[in-house]
Amino acid sequence: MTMLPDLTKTTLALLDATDPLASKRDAFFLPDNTLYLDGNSLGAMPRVAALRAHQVLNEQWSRDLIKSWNSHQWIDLPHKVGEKIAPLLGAAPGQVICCDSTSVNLFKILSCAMLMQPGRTKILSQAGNFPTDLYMVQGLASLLGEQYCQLVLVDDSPDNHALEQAITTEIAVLLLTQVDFRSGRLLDIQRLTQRAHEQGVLVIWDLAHSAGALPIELDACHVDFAVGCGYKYLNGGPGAPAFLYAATRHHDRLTQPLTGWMGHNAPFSFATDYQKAPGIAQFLTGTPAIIAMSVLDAALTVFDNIDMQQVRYKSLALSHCFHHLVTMQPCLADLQLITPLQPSARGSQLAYQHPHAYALCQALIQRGVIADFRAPNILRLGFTPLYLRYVDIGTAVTILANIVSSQEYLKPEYAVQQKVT
Ligand SMILES: Cc1ncc(COP(=O)(O)O)c(C=O)c1O
Ligand SMILES: Nc1c(O)cccc1C(=O)C[C@H](N)C(=O)O
Repeated sequence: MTMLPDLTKTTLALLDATDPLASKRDAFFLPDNTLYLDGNSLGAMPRVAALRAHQVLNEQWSRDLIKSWNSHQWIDLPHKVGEKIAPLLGAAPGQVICCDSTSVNLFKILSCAMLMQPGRTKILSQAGNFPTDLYMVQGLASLLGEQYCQLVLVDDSPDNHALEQAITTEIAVLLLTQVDFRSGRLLDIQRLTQRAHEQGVLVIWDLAHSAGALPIELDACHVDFAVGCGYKYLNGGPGAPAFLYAATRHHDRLTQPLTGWMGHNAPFSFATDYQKAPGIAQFLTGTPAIIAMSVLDAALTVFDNIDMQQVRYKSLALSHCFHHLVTMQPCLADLQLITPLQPSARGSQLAYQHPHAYALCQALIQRGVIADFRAPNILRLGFTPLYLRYVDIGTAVTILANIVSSQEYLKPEYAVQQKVT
């Protein structure tokens, strides 16, 4: 990407005027006087989500009660939503299902993958991976016993190639998050999956910070399994159900551990013995959360006719503009970027280290710029191309510069720790 020489307000407004995604912003409810740079944690609310919630409550559940499972096809929703997510993941039909949380889906997949690798006991992951991924492995290890399952962690700094070197025939499963939740570093799915397969290792990708943010090609990269969140770039709302991808070639061999009735071959036969459903349905466990899943279903319509290459282009351009403007402000020199700048190595966020990152974040929020903080010292900013404008980037950096140059962030109230950061 070429460096824009002069990012004046006029230039940014011009970028908005020629932005092919600009009209998508109207699809979202965005509060006044708020610049939302936290869609990587919780996506903004698509207007259609509110309409669907109203419809499910007031036209379906209230009026049609239990008949709705058939008349409003509630029973098919996990498949329907899975198929809506599939194109965003580069997945052919029949391989993605919407259910449970990312953590729970990880447990199911980790367990399946370990059972497919008799004689191998190690699950390899990044030392800095999102904790729930590591905790789920630790939970599985305590269930199976250390002799059957161990978590191996590597520090995967960009230049040390430790991750690639650690993928050997000793490893059963490689569990990686495509975009690091702290640094925003992007891993190469194609290269790492290929390396893993050469060593007989199965691969699970956590797409929490990439699904809906950048083009993904799970089938083309021969990925085995993947999971991800419905509430970040897919805008499904707080605690939205997650998704799970399992490549068709594995379906017949899988034995998932949470054998609930919804994953049974014939749930309404109420048989005593479990018999898994064929295909991706085997990953269902209990009754789907219909209200939340309906909201996610509606939210996904925002992606209708969207070109993910355009989303990626704008995401990189927004973050590029942000960082460029930061570097133009001498007062922001203490912000140290920890996100790799090359487009091929970053996702849709920027992360800066600063000794007062927490207070800076609180001061930004107070001024209507919603960012977040990740301990111990990271200010994290997410760039969501469907509802952010280029002019917003200029405004956000100006506000940040004001907060720093005036030392406003040193006010005692900004040091008060919130429960959720
Ligand atoms: C990489 C990653 N995986 C998983 C999760 C969350 O999983 P869950 O939806 O189960 O809380 C997050 C964020 O919360 C995440 O950043
Ligand atoms: N899932 C979250 C929640 O329930 C509350 C607050 C934040 C979150 C997050 O998604 C955290 C997120 N995965 C992260 O990247 O830090």
